[in-house]
Amino acid sequence: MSDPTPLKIALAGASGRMGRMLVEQVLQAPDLQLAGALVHAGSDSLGLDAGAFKGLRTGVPMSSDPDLALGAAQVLIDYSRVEASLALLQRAVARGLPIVIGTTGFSAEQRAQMQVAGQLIPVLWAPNTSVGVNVVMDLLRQAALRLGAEYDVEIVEAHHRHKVDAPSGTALQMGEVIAQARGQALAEVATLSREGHTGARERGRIGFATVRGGDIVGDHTVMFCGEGERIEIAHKSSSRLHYAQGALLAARWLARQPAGFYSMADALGLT
Ligand SMILES: NC(=O)C1=CN([C@@H]2O[C@H](COP(=O)(O)OP(=O)(O)OC[C@H]3O[C@@H](n4cnc5c(N)ncnc54)[C@H](OP(=O)(O)O)[C@@H]3O)[C@@H](O)[C@H]2O)C=CC1
Ligand SMILES: O=C(O)C1=N[C@H](C(=O)O)C[C@H](O)C1
Repeated sequence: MSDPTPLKIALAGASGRMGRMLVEQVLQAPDLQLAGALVHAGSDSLGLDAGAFKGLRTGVPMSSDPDLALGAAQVLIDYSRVEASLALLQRAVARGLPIVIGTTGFSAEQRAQMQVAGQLIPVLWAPNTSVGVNVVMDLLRQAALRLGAEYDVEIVEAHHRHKVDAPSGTALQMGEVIAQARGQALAEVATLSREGHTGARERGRIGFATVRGGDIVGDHTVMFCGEGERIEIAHKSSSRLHYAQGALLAARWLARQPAGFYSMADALGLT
């Protein structure tokens, strides 16, 4: 029998592109309740109702006070900025609050902090919460296993002009999935950008290229380039809805898990 009590969700980065999409989706879900909306101390949205951007009155204010925004929450979902996410992670640990982190741009050391927190609370980090993208990760693993390092891999990603990190978290995760399937460490084989007299392409490298412009939501194309053929596996987003839906799926799942460091693949049963 399903639990009739709604799961109380707090959102960090609630005034952002993802935050707003999540506010809308939480308000529409009968099994979820918006319990808090956290924004930057300097945010233009501070003090507004979390639904104001849609002309809705939720009774939940956009607040920069973590005690107020997280106090009643059972799960925290964060799409903000690296520094804010890491500070929130420590607050989540102090409260024993499960946290879904969708923010991208973390260094390897910062990701290790999430793993450490996962020893104390449930932490799910996903550079892409879309179910479709995570199925694509599985396709990439299979392609890399079958094609091997003889095929040159190039990952091209395109995003809107506001994006602050590059390559995208999704592109880097795609690279990690492919490197792991080929028995490589991405840090040792990644070519993150190219310019000038680069010389010929080295065998076994995984190349990245970044496009930024306009309102592109998020496109990723992975090319496996061989002799006389090229295989392309691509995912293109035309809306942020599927990221938000995946984040809510992850939150519902994470609320039932013990402490651990999890991925979308865990939440989707793809591992
Ligand atoms: N995992 C996934 O599937 C997806 C991940 N992302 C990632 O999520 C993150 C957010 O993306 P998006 O919503 O487009 O970004 P936005 O810039 O639209 O939103 C960022 C939010 O974070 C807040 N913020 C900014 N700086 C700080 C800070 N220093 N401290 C606290 N809060 C801060 C902003 O508040 P304000 O501006 O009001 O001050 C805003 O609410 C990015 O890392 C992006 O790559 C995005 C889409 C999907
Ligand atoms: O900033 C974005 O917009 C997105 N960021 C994520 C990433 O860096 O991979 C996910 C998605 O591509 C949208």
